[in-house]
Amino acid sequence: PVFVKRAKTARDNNRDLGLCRVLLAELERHQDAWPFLTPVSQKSVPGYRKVIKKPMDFSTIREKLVNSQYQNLETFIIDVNLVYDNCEKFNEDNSEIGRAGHNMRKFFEKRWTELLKQ
Ligand SMILES: Cc1ncccc1N[C@@H](C)c1ccc2c(c1)OCCCO2
Repeated sequence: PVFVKRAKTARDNNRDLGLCRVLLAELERHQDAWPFLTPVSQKSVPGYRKVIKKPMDFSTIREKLVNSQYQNLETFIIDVNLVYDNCEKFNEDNSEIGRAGHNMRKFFEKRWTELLKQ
């Protein structure tokens, strides 16, 4: 039978937040995470802020998670994907940071689909 959409419960949101914590911890300790651990500083990368309108990095995502700024898994995934989209915009695919971005995106896609299938 077609499953009637049920209202999202607080339990659903708590489950989502647990998934965000697990996923972010795995991203932070991935060996290719190094370009994404802290905000890109204008000093170390001149022109970055001119090109990238919505900077995002794993420490900022951590901060938002700790301050309950993610209502659900979706808003969390949007920020994680922003890290990778910014990376693709600014870096050549065939560069250290560009490759790290592609590797991290692939890893993230794999992990959250595995965790959601459970
Ligand atoms: C994600 C990203 N995209 C574009 C540029 C940089 C970054 N990441 C920052 C953290 C970074 C990574 C490597 C760096 C760097 C800064 O300092 C300048 C000297 C070379 O080493």
